[in-house]
Amino acid sequence: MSGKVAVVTGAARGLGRAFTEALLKRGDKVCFCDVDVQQGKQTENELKKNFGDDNVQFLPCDVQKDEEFKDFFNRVIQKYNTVDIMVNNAGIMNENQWRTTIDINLTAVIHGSLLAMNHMKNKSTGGGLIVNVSSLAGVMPVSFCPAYTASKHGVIAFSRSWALQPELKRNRIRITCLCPSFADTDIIKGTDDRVHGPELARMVMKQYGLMVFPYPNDQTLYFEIVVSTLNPYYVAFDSENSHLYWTGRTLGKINRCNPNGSDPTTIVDVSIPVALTLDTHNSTQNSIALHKVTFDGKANQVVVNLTAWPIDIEIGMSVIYMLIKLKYYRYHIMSV
Ligand SMILES: NC(=O)C1=CN([C@@H]2O[C@H](COP(=O)(O)OP(=O)(O)OC[C@H]3O[C@@H](n4cnc5c(N)ncnc54)[C@H](O)[C@@H]3O)[C@@H](O)[C@H]2O)C=CC1
Ligand SMILES: CCCCC/C=C\C=C\C(=O)C/C=C\C/C=C\CCCC(=O)O
Repeated sequence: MSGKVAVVTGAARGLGRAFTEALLKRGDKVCFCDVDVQQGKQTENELKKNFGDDNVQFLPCDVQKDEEFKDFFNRVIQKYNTVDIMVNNAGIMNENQWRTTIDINLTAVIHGSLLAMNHMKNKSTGGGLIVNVSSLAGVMPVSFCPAYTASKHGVIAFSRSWALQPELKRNRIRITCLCPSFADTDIIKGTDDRVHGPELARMVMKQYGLMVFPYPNDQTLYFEIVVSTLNPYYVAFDSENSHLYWTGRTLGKINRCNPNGSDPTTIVDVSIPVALTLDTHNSTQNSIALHKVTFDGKANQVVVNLTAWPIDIEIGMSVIYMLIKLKYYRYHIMSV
């Protein structure tokens, strides 16, 4: 996938910057935008020094503003002739500004995805990858930030729904959601007045730990890899190579096996949390059904049910605790 042209929104700092660096390291060209012009320019200068003037460019853009976003996207095409990878990353967390939260975290992600799809399906070389940054708050309710959580659920719902369109697959466009756990970036700083119940929020964050960026071996930044985290036993499926992924008892332990359960291998074993990505590429109704896979994780047996019909990946925390007590885990994940 290297040698591609990528767009990353909200990449002046934080995860967006980390994604940009990861793409640059692979040999891609990256054009990134941000509403914070000063920080954007500074980041651009730093990245140009490391990766070369021609390979990275910053353009100011507020993704909330439709025309600005469209112009930004078109300027990338003018400069590089194409866009192969679109990372819709820009996001905020502010429960007091819930409408803005929805506008940036969801509406702009929809807009960015549509801009990318329209371009990718028409370009002569065809195809592309869209990475929509959701959150673990996209797969479970989070009491201290309901609007943020709604926006992130929306990102997954939008991405999965598009992934059901045969048109997308026909045009070789892959759409992926990245669902990180708490990461050590500015979004979580000074959030006391932006969340409901900051004490609870701090407690939860302490309990789950913070991801450190850049991630030591770049595993989480390698978009093709579908992995999972937070609580153990989240399961994901990679449509590209049919691998199944599940976590161990500790955050940061990720295992992989073949679809028939053979060759279980630990691919990541670190003491820090990693991210969950949901791969929506394969969510088509007519794909094959792998009804049941059973394999042994190190700590406990994990039973994975995969069905041919797209069903919800969401599992309530209470269900997880109940299953943990029973030492028996059964998950429905999206269709294969
Ligand atoms: N840090 C965390 O714990 C987690 C973050 N995420 C998501 O990751 C994404 C990136 O967040 P972080 O890097 O953590 O936060 P951050 O606050 O460090 O970076 C967000 C960037 O987006 C930019 N931005 C905000 N509004 C914008 C707009 N209207 N137009 C253009 N750029 C805009 C900001 O200026 C900033 O540079 C967000 O979508 C966030 O919801 C998801 C899960 C966990
Ligand atoms: C003290 C303030 C903390 C505010 C956190 C700010 C930003 C968080 C961004 C995220 O996307 C958070 C990521 C994941 C949250 C998911 C799960 C929390 C678990 C909730 C629970 O167990 O009740």
